[in-house]
Amino acid sequence: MGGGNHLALSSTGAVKGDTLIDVGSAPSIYQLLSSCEAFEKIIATWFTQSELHQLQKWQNKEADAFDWSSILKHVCGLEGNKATPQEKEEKLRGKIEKVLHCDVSRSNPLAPIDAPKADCVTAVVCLEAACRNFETYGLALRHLSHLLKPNGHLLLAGDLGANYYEVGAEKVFSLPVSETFLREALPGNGYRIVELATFGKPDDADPNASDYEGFYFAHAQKKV
Ligand SMILES: C[S@@+](CC[C@H](N)C(=O)[O-])C[C@H]1O[C@@H](n2cnc3c(N)ncnc32)[C@H](O)[C@@H]1O
Repeated sequence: MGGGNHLALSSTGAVKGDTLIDVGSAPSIYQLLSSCEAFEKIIATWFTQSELHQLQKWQNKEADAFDWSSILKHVCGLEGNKATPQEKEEKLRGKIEKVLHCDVSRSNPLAPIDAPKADCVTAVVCLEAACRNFETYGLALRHLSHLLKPNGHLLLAGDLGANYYEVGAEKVFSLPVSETFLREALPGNGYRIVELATFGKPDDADPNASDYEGFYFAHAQKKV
């Protein structure tokens, strides 16, 4: 997906603080590469054991861990090559304080852990995969606000209009959210929208990988 735009949200310096919780992280780390410049501590999360296992392989530098080097190089370039890809990767490893189980369908998604309230919660292509209908997407937004301080930042990124995406030979469910839905769901579930940007599908997108229509990037703040 259009990670560069999401990265721009957290690399402008407008969103920063002590703790960031990334919901639905595993097995990926790309969505944390710019966040690790703006936050002291990151709590990454997992939903399935197999995704956790992949993330742990990367944390432990195992020989068969996924190789993120091309993404690291790309993000370092977007950030003006202030760090080498190797330095960036080590910095992120050092900033991940904990990796916790997270289920957005629970009122406290990190239960039984009651984590200190975070300055920022990110969820990248997560809520569309986790929520089977628009009502549960709204509820998940409410549940995420449990993790945030008042005025805390919520950064969301995901696909617009996608009913599925392909993982290997499998078609995986996606909730087809629209900009109109997001403009109602965020204020309706405890947030003030700071910015909501949408982008159309690139001309060179693989037509078989998903029926998505574009991307969205949302920055909202928890209402006091
Ligand atoms: C498309 S993947 C995105 C993973 C990662 N954020 C990324 O951008 O590569 C969707 C993620 O949502 C997680 N997920 C599914 N149901 C969930 C739930 N109820 N609560 C939290 N995460 C869930 C999946 O396990 C998976 O990690």
